[in-house]
Amino acid sequence: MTQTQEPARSRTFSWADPAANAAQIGRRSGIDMLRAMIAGELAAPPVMHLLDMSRMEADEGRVSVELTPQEFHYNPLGTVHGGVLSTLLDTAAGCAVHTTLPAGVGYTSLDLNVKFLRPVTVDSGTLRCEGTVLQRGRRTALAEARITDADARLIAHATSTCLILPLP
Ligand SMILES: CC(C)(COP(=O)(O)OP(=O)(O)OC[C@H]1O[C@@H](n2cnc3c(N)ncnc32)[C@H](O)[C@@H]1OP(=O)(O)O)[C@@H](O)C(=O)NCCC(=O)NCCSC(=O)Cc1ccccc1
Repeated sequence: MTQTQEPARSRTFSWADPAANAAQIGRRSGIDMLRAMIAGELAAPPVMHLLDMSRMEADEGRVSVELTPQEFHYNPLGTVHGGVLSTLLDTAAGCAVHTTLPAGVGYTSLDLNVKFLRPVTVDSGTLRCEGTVLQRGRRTALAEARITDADARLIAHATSTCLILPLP
């Protein structure tokens, strides 16, 4: 996009080769893999750096992740873009499903039904997104995720169905 105003703000970030993690998918259980990422034994996926998500926690059937709203998350309306919030929700819901999967079993989200309940700005403080598995079947799992702001107000809610896949 063309820059029309000065001075421009800038941001630099780096990430690790995602192929290393992709090779681990299916070799370890979901919770082992997420905990290895949290411990820094495996690199966090690039999207975590792109959006500056942090402080992931993972337990069986539950994952939380945080994001501190910053200007680079903004849409033209001067609030955090709904896609950024949706990415947080998709991450927490999908990873919550992943914690329930043994080695050799993968997943992908099939849908994400999002409700944006309050606008988010840099004044909202650190957002916490918690994903929880509501039901796990043989082929699909239903999860929900909630984003709350620094005052524990509900910001957004999502439900997501994930497909459970055998991995080679
Ligand atoms: C306004 C409404 C949709 C409906 O609210 P209601 O059902 O009537 O409920 P209620 O009246 O209880 O208000 C609740 C809270 O809502 C806020 N608030 C309400 N009125 C105003 C107002 N006039 N102005 C400002 N804020 C207002 C206020 O904080 C209030 O809290 P309070 O209790 O006062 O502290 C609300 O759910 C909302 O803002 N959701 C988030 C939407 C969102 O952020 N979407 C994603 C970003 S869009 C995007 O990225 C797409 C895009 C991309 C690219 C380019 C362009 C676009």
